[in-house]
Amino acid sequence: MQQSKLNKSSLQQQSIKVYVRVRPLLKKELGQECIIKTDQQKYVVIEQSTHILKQEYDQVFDERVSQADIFKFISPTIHKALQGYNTTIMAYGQTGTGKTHTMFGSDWDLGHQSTFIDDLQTDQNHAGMIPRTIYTLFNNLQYGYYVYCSFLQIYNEKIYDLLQDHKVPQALQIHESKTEGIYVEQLTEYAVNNLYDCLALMKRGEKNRMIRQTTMNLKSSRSHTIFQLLIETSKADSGGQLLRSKINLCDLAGSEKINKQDSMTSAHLNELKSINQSLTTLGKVIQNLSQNNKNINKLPIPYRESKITRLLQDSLGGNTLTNIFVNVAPNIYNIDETANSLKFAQRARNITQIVQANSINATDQELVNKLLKEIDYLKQLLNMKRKGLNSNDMHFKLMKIQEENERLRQANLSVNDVEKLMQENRKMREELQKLQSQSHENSESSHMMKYGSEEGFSGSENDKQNNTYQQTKLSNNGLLIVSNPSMQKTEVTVRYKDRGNKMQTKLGYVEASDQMLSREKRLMSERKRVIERLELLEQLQFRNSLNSSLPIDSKIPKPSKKNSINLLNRTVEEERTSLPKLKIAERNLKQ
Ligand SMILES: Nc1ncnc2c1ncn2[C@@H]1O[C@H](COP(=O)(O)OP(=O)(O)OP(=O)(O)O)[C@@H](O)[C@H]1O
Repeated sequence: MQQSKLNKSSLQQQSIKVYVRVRPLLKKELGQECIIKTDQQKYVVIEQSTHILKQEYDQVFDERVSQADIFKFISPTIHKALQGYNTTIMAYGQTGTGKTHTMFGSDWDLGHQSTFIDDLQTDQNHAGMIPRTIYTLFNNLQYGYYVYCSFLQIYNEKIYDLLQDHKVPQALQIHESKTEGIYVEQLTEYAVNNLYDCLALMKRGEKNRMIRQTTMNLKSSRSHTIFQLLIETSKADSGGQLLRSKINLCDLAGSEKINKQDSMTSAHLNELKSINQSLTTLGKVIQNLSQNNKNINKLPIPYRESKITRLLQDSLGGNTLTNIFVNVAPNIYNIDETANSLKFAQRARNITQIVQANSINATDQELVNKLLKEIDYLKQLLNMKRKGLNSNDMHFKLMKIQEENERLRQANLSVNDVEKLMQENRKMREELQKLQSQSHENSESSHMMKYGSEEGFSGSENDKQNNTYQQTKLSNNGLLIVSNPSMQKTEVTVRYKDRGNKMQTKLGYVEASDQMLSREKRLMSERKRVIERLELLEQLQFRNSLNSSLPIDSKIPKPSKKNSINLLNRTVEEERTSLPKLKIAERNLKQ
């Protein structure tokens, strides 16, 4: 990359490039009439009584054109991205027309990565535009670049991170800043070093995407996705400028008609409604932008009416080299939807954008602040990770930190506000420190088990290897219950002192499930009670046998002989009934 040149890069006018791709008839459609003809790979021709048209596009691909040949039209923009230009490649069309096939590809598997590069070099028709973009990018990347990757989906008008495997997915918010433009807060950006890292992330996100069977498509994508690659130079050039560009690879969900014969579930209907609404907004955005190219009186652009148009704002009406695939089915059955898609394609072709390579001054205060905050965020994240917090705790804490950062970033603060923020900040820090000290205690406790406690108990060889023990001190007489939680079972062991001798009894295993764990808890307290009694019993028996002549632990009051015998009898009687119950409870738990 020639940075000095790029810093002086001039503004260029560039139309959105629109490619129409006609998919082949699917197996279930064989024998149906095909209504789309192509002419010189530039025109789409339909000659039906209801629709007659001949429209020109940047390129028209019929069903015979391979993925590899199609990518040849895209690869120049990927090279431009390496020169600092923002690039977007997106697929639009009715459900089941081949958008996901075009963007991701079908029937290829990342399971055999060693052969994947060969596949990409030789394969003509499986891998789609996204894997080919990744391949081209890393093949042409020189030293001195950082690449970050993120992957999101918009499902029912909510944004989700496809690279996070939260049990309860967290909806994310859109923000805008001078340095980053429009961005999604909390979206994970993975630093990727090679082709494999990047492809693995793509595959991981794809698995998390919402799909459903529809009349048109067995595996219909129910969300819009954006796979984003952020490329930046790691060092500023002689003019102090850093280059930054984004490649947005977007697979839109397909529009779908309500099928009156099919009983659609309410979830399906909701998806359909929000997909169709967001695509209508996209249509309006494209229409107004294309009108504005011709008119002096500019129409407002409703970017904010849907999440997808807001996120693609720069790709549609800003500083981006944009390529749109409009996918259509060839058969007569879909003629109305095909005509609508082609109308969209025509309008998109009318949009011209002003593009320029992106560079940012390395000392820009906003960038510096952003970096400092990110470093702070990452430090916290690292700390939490090191402390072994689970992902939900971490997510919650990080949300709070980021919320505060965002408020700081946006607020015009008074002294009072700043003081309040400082207070809040302090509270958060204390909370974090508390968490840190808790995990510190845990690690100390495991350390104790590993190397023997103050009381002289030393763990077994097995204990030493497995330092996940938790211990509970049950009495002041050195009685400990140690449990070793694993995924399936919890080992419960009692360690106690008997007349100065260290004793240890393994009580068995308890299986871990919520119900089991609460039963285990009850059983533990039952055991605690029984063991305390046994201990007392032993002491009483011991004292009795010695006729109370030996010194007694000062914490236990010296009983009179009569009381002692009564207590002994009562305890023996109680334990006689408690222990079998305990054994039955244990047996039940083991079953
Ligand atoms: N050019 C093509 N060559 C061969 N098969 C294709 C082609 N385009 C699409 N298909 C097949 O058509 C079916 C539907 O394609 P795909 O899932 O990509 O559609 P889509 O537009 O993404 O649908 P949706 O919007 O419902 O997610 C798939 O089985 C896919 O493999």
